[in-house]
Amino acid sequence: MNIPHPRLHQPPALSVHGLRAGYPTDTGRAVVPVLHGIDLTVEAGTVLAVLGPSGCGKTTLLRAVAGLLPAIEGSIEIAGEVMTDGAHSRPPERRRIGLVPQDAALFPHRTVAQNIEFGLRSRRARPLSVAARRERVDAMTALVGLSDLRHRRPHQLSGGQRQRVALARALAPEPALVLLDEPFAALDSALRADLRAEVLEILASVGATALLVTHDQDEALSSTARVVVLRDGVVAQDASPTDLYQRPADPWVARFVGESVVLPGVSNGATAVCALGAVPTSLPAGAVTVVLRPEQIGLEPVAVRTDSTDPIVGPHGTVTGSQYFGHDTLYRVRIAGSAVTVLSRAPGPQVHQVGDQVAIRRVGRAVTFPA
Ligand SMILES: Nc1ncnc2c1ncn2[C@@H]1O[C@H](COP(=O)(O)OP(=O)(O)OP(=O)(O)O)[C@@H](O)[C@H]1O
Repeated sequence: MNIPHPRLHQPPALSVHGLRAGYPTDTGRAVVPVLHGIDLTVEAGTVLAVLGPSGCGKTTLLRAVAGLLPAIEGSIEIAGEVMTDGAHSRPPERRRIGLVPQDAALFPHRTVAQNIEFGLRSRRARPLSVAARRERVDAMTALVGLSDLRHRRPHQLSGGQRQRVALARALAPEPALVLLDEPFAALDSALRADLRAEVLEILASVGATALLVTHDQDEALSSTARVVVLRDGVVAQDASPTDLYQRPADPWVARFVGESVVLPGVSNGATAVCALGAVPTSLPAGAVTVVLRPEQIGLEPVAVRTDSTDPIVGPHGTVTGSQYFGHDTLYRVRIAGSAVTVLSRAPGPQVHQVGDQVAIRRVGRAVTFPA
């Protein structure tokens, strides 16, 4: 007998369809759309990253989901209940949403415990007794590892600790959805990576559902099982981190998500010829764009013999720059006989010097797009 998994019968924690939203003009007579028909879903108990460059509409999306900005068109459902459907809009306090903003936004005159408790006071559905509230605050301070600091005020905390209080405050009323708006952006990079891992573990440990907004590609790729890439208020791609990186929807996504080598090419219907030679393609004959990742470009030293006039066989070039990152080295190589420069990433320390002649070896499949 098949026993159905309970999650299979659960509606998505968030489902957004055809969402258009924007801001009034200065005269207030019209609304300038920023989101142009967004579709996305977040399954219960998962975290979805929304990744996009500055100004693409990430915060606008969060504000619309939270009910802080009216929709021009489209629908928003949270846990199967309609929040916005064009005709109606449920107010923010009745959406069961927890918000973790970039700057924590804690009350400066309240302690850690009082800040967390504040989230519980505003809950409408099931008012809690004083004892139950205290118990919940204790559980939340323990969850984020701040039990010892519960009597401190925000100015007595580090940036990372303040963000953990904000997370505890958001989780305290058991929201249907947590919205994280660039929650690690103000922290330095080492702390950011640690806190990110910790926050994701906390969210998973309580089975929370979350939308994580970020403009940081590494953060999006490393944090969640699914990423929605926004570009100019439109979903450019909705995919797993692996698909996003290995099978970007278009050259723009390829350039935006990780470093890329983007070359013009010409397809004959089976192979596309570019500055790095011929790559397989299924695109019809004509102009194409060939995309590779720097780690797909291998370099080998070429011994240049001054007494030889034999041409070097295969793609080759000259190293024009290198950056050492500890775990790997990124080279810039100008391809011989062209003005094209490609990036090559190799593990370990620098082995090629600026000015070296190198043979270029392609590893793995290139992705091709119509030009
Ligand atoms: N209150 C506002 N009134 C008018 N336009 C606004 C308002 N807030 C944002 N915008 C505009 O909406 C667009 C999207 O802004 P939004 O803040 O959603 O982008 P974002 O992707 O979150 O950017 P960032 O990563 O820089 O925070 C931008 O062009 C911005 O100028």
